[in-house]
Amino acid sequence: MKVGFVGWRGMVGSVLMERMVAENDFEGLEPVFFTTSNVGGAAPQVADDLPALKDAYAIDELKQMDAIISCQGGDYTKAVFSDLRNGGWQGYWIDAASSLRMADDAIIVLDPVNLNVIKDGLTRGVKNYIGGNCTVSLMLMGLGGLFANDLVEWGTSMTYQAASGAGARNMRELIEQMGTIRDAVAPELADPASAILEIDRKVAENMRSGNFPTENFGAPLAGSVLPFIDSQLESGQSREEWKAQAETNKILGNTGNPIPLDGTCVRIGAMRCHAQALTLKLKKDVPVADIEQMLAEHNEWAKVVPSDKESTLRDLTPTAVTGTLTVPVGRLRKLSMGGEYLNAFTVGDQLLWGAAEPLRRMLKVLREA
Ligand SMILES: NC(=O)C1=CN([C@@H]2O[C@H](COP(=O)(O)OP(=O)(O)OC[C@H]3O[C@@H](n4cnc5c(N)ncnc54)[C@H](OP(=O)(O)O)[C@@H]3O)[C@@H](O)[C@H]2O)C=CC1
Ligand SMILES: N[C@@H](CC(=O)OP(=O)(O)O)C(=O)O
Repeated sequence: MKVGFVGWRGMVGSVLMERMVAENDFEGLEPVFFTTSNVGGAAPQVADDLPALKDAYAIDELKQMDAIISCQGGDYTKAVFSDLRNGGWQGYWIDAASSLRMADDAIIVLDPVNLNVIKDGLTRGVKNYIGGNCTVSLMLMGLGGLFANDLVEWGTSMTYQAASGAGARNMRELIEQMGTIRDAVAPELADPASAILEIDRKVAENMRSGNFPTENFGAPLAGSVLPFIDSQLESGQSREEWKAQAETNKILGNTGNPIPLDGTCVRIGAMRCHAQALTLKLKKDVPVADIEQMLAEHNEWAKVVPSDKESTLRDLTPTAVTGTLTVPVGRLRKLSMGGEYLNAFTVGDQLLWGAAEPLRRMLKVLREA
């Protein structure tokens, strides 16, 4: 299978490369690497005798591929996809960008959750397989067992989304902001006798000052939170909040009878792990022990964390999860509203299951089909 890779150098693309090498996915593959900035340059050393980088905008070159995986971004997808299809290309398009997600002839891929939907698509001749929004994918990886058992009547989430979701430059800016805060009160911190309210005042003054680094986020994130992610919609939701119901139900094949899902998406000062607190209204009062079993059995990456403080602070945090495929779920308890109201908290690596891993696995599903 001749597979074209575009966007392999970016943050999501780099994670995809790491994972494909780790899983030996390049064996038996004929990879061709494309670039938007370095035509003729050297391809990444993931296999032997690779051709030089090809022009990512050369439709005739792209048309030679049996499949193309793009982590280049929505602007690139919009620039080449239509020309590629209109030029008669019948290959498989696998994409991290949101551009094609809700298209009728596209399937959002998360195979541990919707392999049935994916295989049905392959049978029907669907050629477009798109990675989902990271927060949606991570929620379904953690809580998929409840949806698989048709237990969710509706749900609301409060998300705690890492800087990586906004891109590499934003991750750098977060660290810059942290450093700027620290530097602004270094003398006071060095003096144990200094007044904490003076430190607090200076920190706030620094964060509000015109020279605090906010070029990418547009506002201070370190020491704060940003309760708005992506664009504003007529409904009053952010686009990120709209994705929860739209994409979850498309992934599950529920678009005809959607499960209501809504909430508030918040950017926080974590690097690359998204967390989210959920309130789920269940269709019946299921014992927590049974819920824990359903979640643990649904997929090998969901890990139930006991609800005690020690386990939670050790295993249910971005620091514990970052760089791993584990999707812990914890704080599982019934709320005071009643036995059908479930509290849950889950964390996942936004660049792995939130972006690159579903794409990598979709290529594997394709090769095995
Ligand atoms: N960020 C995230 O967590 C998630 C992102 N996505 C989607 O995935 C797509 C890619 O996102 P992301 O990986 O963040 O994009 P990046 O900006 O990290 O990379 C995209 C492209 O930018 C070019 N580029 C320019 N300068 C650099 C540089 N210094 N280092 C690396 N690449 C550079 C590269 O193209 P070239 O090699 O051709 O020059 C690269 O492929 C987007 O559509 C995004 O919406 C989806 C889910 C999560
Ligand atoms: N929007 C997510 C990242 C992501 O998944 O983006 P998209 O849905 O456009 O692929 C964030 O900012 O954390």
